[in-house]
Amino acid sequence: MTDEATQTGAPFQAIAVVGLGLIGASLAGALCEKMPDAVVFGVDTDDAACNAALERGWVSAAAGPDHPAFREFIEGPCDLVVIATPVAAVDDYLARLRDWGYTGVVTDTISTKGHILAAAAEMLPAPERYVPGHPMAGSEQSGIAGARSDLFEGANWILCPDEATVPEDFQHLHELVTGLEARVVSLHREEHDRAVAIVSHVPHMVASSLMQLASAHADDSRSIMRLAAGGFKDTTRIAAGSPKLWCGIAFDNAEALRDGLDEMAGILGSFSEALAAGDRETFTRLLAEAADARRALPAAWVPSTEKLLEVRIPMVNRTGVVAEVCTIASSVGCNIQSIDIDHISEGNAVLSLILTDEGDIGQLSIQLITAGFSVSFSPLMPKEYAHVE
Ligand SMILES: NC(=O)C1=CN([C@@H]2O[C@H](COP(=O)(O)OP(=O)(O)OC[C@H]3O[C@@H](n4cnc5c(N)ncnc54)[C@H](O)[C@@H]3O)[C@@H](O)[C@H]2O)C=CC1
Ligand SMILES: O=C(O)C(=O)Cc1ccc(O)cc1
Repeated sequence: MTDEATQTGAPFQAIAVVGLGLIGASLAGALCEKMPDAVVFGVDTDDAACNAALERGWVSAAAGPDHPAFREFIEGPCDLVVIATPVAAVDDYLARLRDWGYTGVVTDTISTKGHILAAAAEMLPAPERYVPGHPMAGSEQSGIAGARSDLFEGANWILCPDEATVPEDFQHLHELVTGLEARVVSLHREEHDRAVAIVSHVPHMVASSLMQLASAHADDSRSIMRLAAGGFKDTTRIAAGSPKLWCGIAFDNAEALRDGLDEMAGILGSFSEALAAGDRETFTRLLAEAADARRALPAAWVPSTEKLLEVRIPMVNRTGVVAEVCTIASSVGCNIQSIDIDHISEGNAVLSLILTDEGDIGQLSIQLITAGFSVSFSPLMPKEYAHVE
């Protein structure tokens, strides 16, 4: 971040959003609404997407990747690049950033990290400034036509810092995401693809399978589809997503997806076997376990402003502190509302986190202490927090 950025309070001043589809255009729209000081340059191979983003006023400029203005922006003011294209387009942009000597912060919105992690490490001139990202929000729609500036409000947004991540880069990305009214979930980058295979990629294939099943039983008049009640619609909405995009996601996460699908087939088989064996007890248990788990899904996130907790952690000569602490906090369900780094002297700083009242603070404390941190917690009144901000 530049000094100028600090002065205006915006975490980044000049942001290139590459890919102006559902996610990239929604991001541009959200930035335009919530961080109007930031200059956003949109890039898309589709002129219509560029024009639509310009017409909506969501970008200051938009162009194809070969337009000289894109290179000028990257070589000039750009301090953040967000890659929001399908995974197949990533290498081209990493190569451009390499060739143009870009050393600013890079993140992405791509659903899988299989390919981009290795490619970014190999190609980016400042690979430690790449922090993988993934908003867990979207829809079955594609392209800028489905984009909404409020898409990320209340959504979880995964960030995957590691021990090389520059603490201030993570802090600024955290500010960016929370500024869009999303919440940051920090995850080890190596765990990302397995985790999202279970909660996103397998469910997509299951929804598609349900539509395959119903379609196989539909006659020419498709009368069976008219019988579909809310449950069928609830469980199949995502099957309407772009086949091309989802094929790219599936093949970039093939191993975890195959494991998940095999496990899923086993679970379906358990229902079938219990039926064949007349085993109502097992059948009911399977249903009951699923019902309990479904009812325990967290409701929509409502930010807490009443019970805030400040955690202060000295960062003496330790790199990767921010990544480690934030990943531990997310793993025990804690929500970090904001991050501050107080520089005390050369190589000596204190990390200050403001937590909402979610998650297991006891576990957080135990895990941080076990990891060798010296931690102090203090409750913060909303008024104090307003002052801190
Ligand atoms: N659809 C969803 O709900 C979510 C998608 N994602 C991920 O975000 C990324 C974008 O997804 P969507 O916006 O849904 O896709 P989309 O299909 O709506 O948009 C992709 C955009 O990228 C553009 N594009 C394609 N190749 C390009 C290239 N070489 N250079 C520049 N632009 C190019 C297309 O013209 C289009 O405007 C994907 O990697 C996807 O996995 C992440 C979270 C949710
Ligand atoms: O539409 C929905 O409900 C989604 O779950 C969207 C989605 C699609 C792909 C992702 O990588 C993350 C989220």
